[in-house]
Amino acid sequence: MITASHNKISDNGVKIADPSGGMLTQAWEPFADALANAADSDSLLQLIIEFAKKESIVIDGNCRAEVLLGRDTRPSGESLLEAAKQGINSIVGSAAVDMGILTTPQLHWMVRARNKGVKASERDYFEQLSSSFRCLMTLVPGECKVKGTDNKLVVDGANGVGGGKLECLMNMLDGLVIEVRNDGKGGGILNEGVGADYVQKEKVVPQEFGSNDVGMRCASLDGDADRLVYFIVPSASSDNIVLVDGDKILSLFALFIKEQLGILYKGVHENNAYQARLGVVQTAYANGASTDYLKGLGLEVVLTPTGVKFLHEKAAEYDIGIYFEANGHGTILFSDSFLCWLEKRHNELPEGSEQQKAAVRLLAVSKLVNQAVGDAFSGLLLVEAILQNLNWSINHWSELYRDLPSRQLKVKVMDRTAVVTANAETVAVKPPGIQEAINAETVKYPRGRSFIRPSGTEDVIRVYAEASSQEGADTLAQSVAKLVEQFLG
Ligand SMILES: CC(=O)N[C@H]1[C@@H](OP(=O)(O)O)O[C@H](CO)[C@@H](O)[C@@H]1O
Ligand SMILES: [Mg+2]
Repeated sequence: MITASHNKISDNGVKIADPSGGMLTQAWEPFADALANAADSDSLLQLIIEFAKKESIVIDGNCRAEVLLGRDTRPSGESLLEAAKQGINSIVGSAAVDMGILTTPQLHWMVRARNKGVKASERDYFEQLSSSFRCLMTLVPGECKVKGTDNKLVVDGANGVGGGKLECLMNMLDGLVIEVRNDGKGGGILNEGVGADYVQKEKVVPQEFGSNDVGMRCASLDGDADRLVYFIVPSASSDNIVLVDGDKILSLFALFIKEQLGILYKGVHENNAYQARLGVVQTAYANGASTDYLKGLGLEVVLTPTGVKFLHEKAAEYDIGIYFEANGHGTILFSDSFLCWLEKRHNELPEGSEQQKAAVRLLAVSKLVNQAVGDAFSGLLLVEAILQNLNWSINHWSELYRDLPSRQLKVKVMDRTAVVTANAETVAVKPPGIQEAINAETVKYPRGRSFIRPSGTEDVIRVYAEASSQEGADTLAQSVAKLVEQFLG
């Protein structure tokens, strides 16, 4: 997948899907790094030969391989796609298949579907999403069917691939009206003053949104449509938004799934039921209030280091694993054994019973959410279906818990690898003494929490702080940033 996601339009990059449709296995990352940094074509060839040998990959033309290619709307994507085609086709037995302009999750979905031997076109992707959405909507309790503007959603497409694709999908949906802005056709620039990353980090109204949208349900996609956040424009006079981030999306999903499981298991003796393990996965960036809320629901919450590959891997350990980064990237994973049991249970339950409806809803969720990677479209449709099922407004959802004020800063240092973390990045074990110094600052603030970690994508140390007041979070973040400078400057 040729994309640089939420980064500026002049950037570009690649995301690689495994044959399962999931992210590239972590063991292959050093190879990908080495390829990207090869000095010339001879060393590139050498790297490939050595790697194929090490991994016992036979390149003799007998073993056929297809590599699906997609790209986002970046102008540089076109020539990079050509280069990728030439590279792939130069290997005996392998063939590049150009799938066209796609969102990242669409390409992952296609790889997964193709290798499962099921229909894998873009039409099939839209068909699966819209039919499972329809299924969830037909089960909206009668008293919850809403009218008027409540079924309208305004989406910021980040001026990227997601806007146009959502316009195709929305024509296949009933019971939901979507208005797409920043679809990239109106002259706006990709990710500039728009998109999920901007909205989540800056917490201000994106371009093309304003006083006419006060109180509306709004959402933002990122540049390759694998991230999703919601927001509300609270007043006509201010640029600030009320952010409904990945943590709140996760909380909504967890609440709904727990509720459906509760209905499904009602009256069933524990010994007769498949004990589905439900797990919630977050990172240290998850707002402390969200973690408290989820634990308060009685859910098992685990933290992993930053980066969706870690969250995905952890979530896959559960029968139902829900993971989200605060920035809006996440999904729900279902185990095959649970789905198998659920199908069977669904067939046994009395037609039209509440329990059977819960089974149908859970099965529909498993088809709606992208099992390969986080997908803004399936996330968006699931949020919409749940809000309608619960008869909730975005305000009600947003008030599920109150976010603790937080602040993120970044500090440029000589060598970011000097910071080594443990316990899902919540503790800095190196340089020696820095964690004690951070702790001494943090205890000064009610509900204070702070951590530092080296960024995996930028040459900086990131600082996160939260506290009971915004002023507290700001000063705590600044003091910790100073400590970073002192210890590493
Ligand atoms: C604090 C933050 O937002 N970190 C982002 C950012 O990683 P860093 O390692 O923090 O640079 O980019 C990652 C890839 O998009 C994303 O998964 C992650 O959540
Ligand atoms: Mg992205």
